[in-house]
Amino acid sequence: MRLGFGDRLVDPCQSGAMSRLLNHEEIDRQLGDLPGWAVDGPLMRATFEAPDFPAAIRLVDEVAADAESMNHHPDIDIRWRTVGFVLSTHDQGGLTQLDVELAHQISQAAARIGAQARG
Ligand SMILES: C[C@H](O)[C@H](O)[C@H]1CNC2=NC(N)=NC(=O)C2=N1
Repeated sequence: MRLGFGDRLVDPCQSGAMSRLLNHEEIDRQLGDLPGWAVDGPLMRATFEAPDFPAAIRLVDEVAADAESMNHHPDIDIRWRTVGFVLSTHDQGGLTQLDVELAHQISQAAARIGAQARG
């Protein structure tokens, strides 16, 4: 599995590029492309409102597939049609490019399902 990373394709299994800690400037710069996401210390958080509960579960199911293919997994909180995601690279104790890429995957899945980012 290969991930686009700028103009290079890297395989996170072979390159440490995706799993090194990002500095504040790198995070802030990329957050501009991720409306609804916020940094909270070593975490990135976003909450989405789905049209209904089945759509919320579809969102979780799509994210689960993306997370499994990346081998990078979010913390997920489901309350009726509100789904909260918290991202961090546990192995590094902070934010890496894997968290940024997963955030993009989550936001794209939410858009497909009609779930709006809150806040
Ligand atoms: C052994 C396995 O590859 C690791 O535990 C993976 C699994 N999923 C993960 N998910 C997240 N969010 N952080 C990790 O460090 C991580 N590590």
